[in-house]
Amino acid sequence: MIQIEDLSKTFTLHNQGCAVIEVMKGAHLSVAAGECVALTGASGSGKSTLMRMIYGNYLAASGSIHIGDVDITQADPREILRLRRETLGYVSQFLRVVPRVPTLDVVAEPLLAVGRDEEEACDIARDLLRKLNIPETLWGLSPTTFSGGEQQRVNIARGFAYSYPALLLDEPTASLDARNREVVMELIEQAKSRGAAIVGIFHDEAARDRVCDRLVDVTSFSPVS
Ligand SMILES: Nc1ncnc2c1ncn2[C@@H]1O[C@H](COP(=O)(O)OP(=O)(O)OP(=O)(O)O)[C@@H](O)[C@H]1O
Repeated sequence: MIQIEDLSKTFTLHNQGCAVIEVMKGAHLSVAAGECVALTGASGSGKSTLMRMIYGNYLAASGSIHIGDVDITQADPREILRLRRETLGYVSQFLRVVPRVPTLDVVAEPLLAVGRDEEEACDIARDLLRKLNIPETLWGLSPTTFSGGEQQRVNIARGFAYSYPALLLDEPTASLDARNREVVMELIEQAKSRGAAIVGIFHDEAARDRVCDRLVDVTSFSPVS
């Protein structure tokens, strides 16, 4: 489902004399449907950079990243938006809140975007918010004023509402309490069993050991290794 071949990345620092730094060379990774792969490696080794390249936020210097049959390194912006809507989800620990949109709509939105009817989308959203212990009294409010942990859980609910065939998880259990961490573990396990291909960064080692089938050390993709 996710196939990365001979991927390289450089950053050009335009405000520092256009210095060019090479951060990744010859990276490769293959993630099958139903598999969860953890990116590991020391701080600064390139885990976030690789995730951002898979999501199409960073351009590649060379190589390819296929998500299904779309090579995101070559895709135009419209194709990238379609891929993010229909195929590739991204769950980070931070919610990008649009002011004044109620929590229930924030969570239901990815389902509406792929054409699911409103009642069904709201039922799925309610079920996830309940599971993630967001009090019902908050569902009609914008999450702008929610606590950090509540915003994180709203973001997780939104990320798991639609059954993306491929998922990127950036520290999905960071700073959650044990009860909510368990819910997230179960959501990841369910996503795997329905066939999602998952790539994640997990600093929580127990979570990583439980849900990941393989670890890939991105240090091995460093240009100097
Ligand atoms: N936008 C950017 N511009 C310039 N250099 C960058 C940029 N983003 C990342 N880098 C560099 O790329 C390298 C990899 O950084 P990255 O954030 O991917 O590492 P990481 O493994 O995710 O680290 P951490 O575990 O600390 O989050 C670092 O040397 C970093 O300085």
